Amino acid sequence: LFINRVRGLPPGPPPLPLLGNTLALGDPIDQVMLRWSKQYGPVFTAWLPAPTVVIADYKSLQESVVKQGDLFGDRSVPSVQMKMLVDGEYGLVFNGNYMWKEQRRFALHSLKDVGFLSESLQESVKSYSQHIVSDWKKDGADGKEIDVTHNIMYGVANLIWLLAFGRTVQFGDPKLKVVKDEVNKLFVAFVHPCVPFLEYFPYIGILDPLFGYPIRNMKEVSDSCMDIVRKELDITEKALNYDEDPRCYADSFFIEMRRREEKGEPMGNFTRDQLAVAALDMWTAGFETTVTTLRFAIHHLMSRPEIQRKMQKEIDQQIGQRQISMEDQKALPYCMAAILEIQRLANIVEMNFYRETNQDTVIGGFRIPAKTAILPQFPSVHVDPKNFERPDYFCPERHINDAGEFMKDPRIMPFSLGKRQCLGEGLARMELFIFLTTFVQHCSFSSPTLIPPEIKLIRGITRSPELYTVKITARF
Ligand code: HEM
Repeated sequence: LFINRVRGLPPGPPPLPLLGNTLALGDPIDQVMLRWSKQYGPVFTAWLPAPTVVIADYKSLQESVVKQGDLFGDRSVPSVQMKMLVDGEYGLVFNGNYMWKEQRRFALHSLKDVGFLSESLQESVKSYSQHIVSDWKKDGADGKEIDVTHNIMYGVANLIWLLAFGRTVQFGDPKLKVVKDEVNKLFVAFVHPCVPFLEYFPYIGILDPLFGYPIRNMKEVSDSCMDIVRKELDITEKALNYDEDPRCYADSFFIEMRRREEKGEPMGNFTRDQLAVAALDMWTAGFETTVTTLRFAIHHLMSRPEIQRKMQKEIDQQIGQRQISMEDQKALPYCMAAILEIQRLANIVEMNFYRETNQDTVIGGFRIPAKTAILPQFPSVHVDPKNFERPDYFCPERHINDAGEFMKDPRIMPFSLGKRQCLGEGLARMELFIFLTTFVQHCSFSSPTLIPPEIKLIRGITRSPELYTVKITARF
């Protein structure tokens, strides 16, 4: 039956018994997948360890995941892991498919109701950007080398905290540092080589001690993150006035729970467990990704001062010293190009999340049955020399046309594509633009050593730069 199921799937690298191709998934995964796509075609089968159809070029991604969006909108949910970690398929990322639609719609609506992408959210982003640069001007005075992570972290964290829990946390509050460390550990724990096997061979748990307890570690870190989130939700609930407008996503969720209870409607997925995992998803998906992209950005700018100077020149000419806002995007084509290029180069999600077909279909001429795991591997498109000449070269100019205008490139899709495209894309774009332009408007970043240090990467669900320091010079 198994052989019948995989017969007809596209060809791919030969798998080892049980291990499939997982041993070949060394780093960087975006490059490994690109190599396979050159060898076996843009749509190929990789065993990770179960057979997964990988789509690794722009045209095939458009034809499948975008044009047949509904068919590719389901998530291949790691049910065993979800049961073990959070007692079921809850949340926004690994939510089972029927519930996901309702939950995603609810999340988008309720976030909009509480000001997602509104003028007031933009004001908060601006105010955190100012807070960060003024701290840096103090911390980095007298040429002191500093680690930029902490201040960026407080700014980004507060924006999500505000949307999810309806309040902010003081810059420097140790609680956020604890949360960040736990989320980092969770991201790294998830990509331990043993973890994918748990889904197909749940008894691998017995061998946990042999591998240094990766599964126990993952459970402990997940429990600790869930504890933090549940405590925050308790605080939000205590302060909630059901007669007033919701202040945040959690408020909207509690109000909807009460409404259903009072009307005697089925609660469906409107439970505390769902709320806790959804808040954790929002937190993990929205925090680590944005902080990591900004940290990559500063490293790239420190390594290429001429690009930084061009951004500064453009800002000086078009904006001066006033606060930058989203409306300034058109006036800053070079900055827009630099940000797009940073996202392409950073490629922080080097292996995308799995989807699953919900009907039989055809991709790239291959018949793909319903319930096949699909990997829309957009990160490999970003590093393909067929799309970008010298793909590892940081070159904002490739996104500027002869008239000096910024050109969007649809092949750069750091927020993924199709129905499962990132839910927080609007906020992330706002943060990246306002934070980064404000950073270079106020500060110059330079390397503490003559030759800027190479980026060393920590690999997890996202890849992030190891700790590095930078010298900051205030521009005014
Ligand atoms: C630079 C920042 C960010 C990047 C690069 C990023 C990237 C991604 C990617 C690649 C996915 C997977 C899509 C797929 O399955 O194909 C995703 C999903 C998601 N992201 Fe983001 N993201 C960022 C920021 C955010 C923010 C700020 C939030 C929340 C406020 C957020 C919330 C989510 C959620 C909830 C999902 C799951 C969507 C679903 O399955 O329906 N992300 N993101």
